[in-house]
Order: sequence, then structure tokens, then C-alpha cells
Amino acid sequence: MASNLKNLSDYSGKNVVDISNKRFAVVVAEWNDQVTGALYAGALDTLLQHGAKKEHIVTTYVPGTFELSLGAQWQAEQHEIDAVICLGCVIQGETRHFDFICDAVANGITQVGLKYGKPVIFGVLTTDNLKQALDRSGGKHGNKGDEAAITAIKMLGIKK
Ligand SMILES: Nc1c(NC[C@H](O)[C@H](O)[C@H](O)CO)[nH]c(=O)[nH]c1=O
Ligand SMILES: CC(=O)[C@@H](O)COP(=O)(O)O
Repeated sequence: MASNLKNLSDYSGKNVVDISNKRFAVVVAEWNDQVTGALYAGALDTLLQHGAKKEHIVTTYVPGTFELSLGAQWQAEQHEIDAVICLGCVIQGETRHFDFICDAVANGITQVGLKYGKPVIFGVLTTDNLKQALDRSGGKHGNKGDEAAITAIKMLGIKK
């Protein structure tokens, strides 16, 4: 369902479990930091609102979205990490570079989750322009950082 039909910050309460002892890694891309900073604020707030302890949230930064996959692997390979949340924002420029980054990071993040059997969440905006990104990082369509955090929580509820 397109974001303009479903607010990114709305979610059902199903599979929302006690996360007071769960440890989260949040990996944030520095590119478009006006947007990724807002995504991070949303994700952090959502984790804390649902009972995560601040001392159980490890935050690291990578240069760009392309580096999120390796940044996520460095976190997921640590036994004590229960879930990884990846936050980035790729905005279409004049060339096809956008396509290569988006494809690489979607596949890379997927492979990390499968390799370590842990939720590794794709909290990446892939937009045509800055306005679309701002609308989805705390604007009229909600915050994909919220969505990424609640997705991590719900996946932990599903994983036995
Ligand atoms: N154009 C955007 C980038 N480009 C940088 C890449 O992510 C990567 O860091 C570089 O290709 C070196 O490997 N990154 C974003 O996160 N967002 C963009 O819009
Ligand atoms: C997604 C990008 O890497 C892009 O913003 C770079 O811009 P351009 O395609 O004009 O080089």
C-alpha cells in the first residue's frame, strides 16, 4: 500500500512483545542527514516508548546508504544483538547511481538478516526528491523510522 494511503507511523498492536531485555543496533547513513536524523529520532523514540532500555540501543553511523549492509553485518554478527535497524535516504539524482545503491542495499540487508537469522530492518527511503523524503521522515506520511522500529519489535515477537 502506498505511503500516501497508509501512515508510516500507524501500526497494529499484534506481536508487540516485551523488549526490556532486547538489544538493538541502529545503523544510520550520514548522507541526507537532515532526513536520516529524523528517521533515527523516530526509531529511537519508538523503541523507548515500547520499553527498550537506552543502554540496550547501540547506534553507529556509516557514510552512505550503500554502506548500511556492511555496517549491519558488523552489528548482526555480535551475539548480544537481537535486531538491527538500518536507516538511510537515497534521493534520485541525474544518473542511474540511485538504482545501483537501492538494489545493492536492499539485497545486502536481506542477506545479512538471512545469514544471522536476526531481524535486519530496511528503514531506507528511496525517493524521487527531497520533499517525498521529508514527508516520510516525520511529515504528512509519518516516519519510516517509526515503522522500522516497530517492525523490528514485531519480528522479535514472531521469532521464538
Ligand atoms: N546519493 C546518495 C548516496 N550516495 C553515496 C553512497 O551511498 C555511497 O556512500 C557511495 O557510493 C560510496 O560507496 N548515499 C545515500 O545514502 N543517499 C544518496 O542519495
Ligand atoms: C543516489 C545518488 O547517488 C545520487 O544522488 C547522485 O547524484 P547523481 O546521480 O546526479 O550523480
